[in-house]
Amino acid sequence: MERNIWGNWLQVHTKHRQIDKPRSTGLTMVMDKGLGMRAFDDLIEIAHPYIDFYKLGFGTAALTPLRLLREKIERTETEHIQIFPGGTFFEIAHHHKCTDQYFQALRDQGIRWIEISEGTISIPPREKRELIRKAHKLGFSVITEIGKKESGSFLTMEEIHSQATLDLEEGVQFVIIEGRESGIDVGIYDENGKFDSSLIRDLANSLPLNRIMFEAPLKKQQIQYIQLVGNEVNLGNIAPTEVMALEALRQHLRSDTFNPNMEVYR
Ligand SMILES: O=C(O)[C@H](CS(=O)(=O)O)OP(=O)(O)O
Repeated sequence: MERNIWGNWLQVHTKHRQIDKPRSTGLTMVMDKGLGMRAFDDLIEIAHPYIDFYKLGFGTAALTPLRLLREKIERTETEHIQIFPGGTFFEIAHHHKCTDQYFQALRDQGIRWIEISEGTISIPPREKRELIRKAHKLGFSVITEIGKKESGSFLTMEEIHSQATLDLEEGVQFVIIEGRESGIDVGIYDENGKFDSSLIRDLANSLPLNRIMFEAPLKKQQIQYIQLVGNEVNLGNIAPTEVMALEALRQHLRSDTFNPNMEVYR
């Protein structure tokens, strides 16, 4: 990509952002709720350098015409974007006692990442551990999620810390903190979509934040995370239309994160 047409000052300005993929930090996960091929192509054309994970929201993979699904899988692979279905789809398969078929279907389609969540159902800890192990054995990279989907179900620091520690010890690649599509009244967010900065500071002291991904669909949340953690924070459930805007925040190319007094700009 021709990034320096604007001059060296811009490279200095954005030098702390790792652009080349695969990235190990500053990951962006998009949630696709059923984009058609043209919208998907548009998104990939302009934003592929800034997308690391591509979630096919909830069970929409089952509703997508196979030809289109395959094109999304192929194209994301070409662009070094990891595609996976939303955790709800896994939970539905689990509810029907069909996780083996679910694993197999993902493998058949060439999907290599899987989300194991308990947003709507509960899975006994031992069984969850076995599912993670089975998924790893089948060659999947595993993302787990912490948090319930029900409104008003808040996560405490202790819950996040103990669950994330267990999952990471089990070898999962990433742990997602629930935020849903709304970012409101769920996970660590209150009814206004706000969260307590001290919780993130505490987490940063006790967990490897490069293995944690915060679902943060709202702009104000994305800004707060970037200000607290830096542009290397991993953020998920980003709407396709917001990927470029989030990247502008990460690269301090938007007023909200452009602070002329910060060291990074001198
Ligand atoms: O895609 C899913 O299954 C859900 C989407 S939402 O939380 O219902 O908005 O997210 P996930 O984090 O994968 O459970």
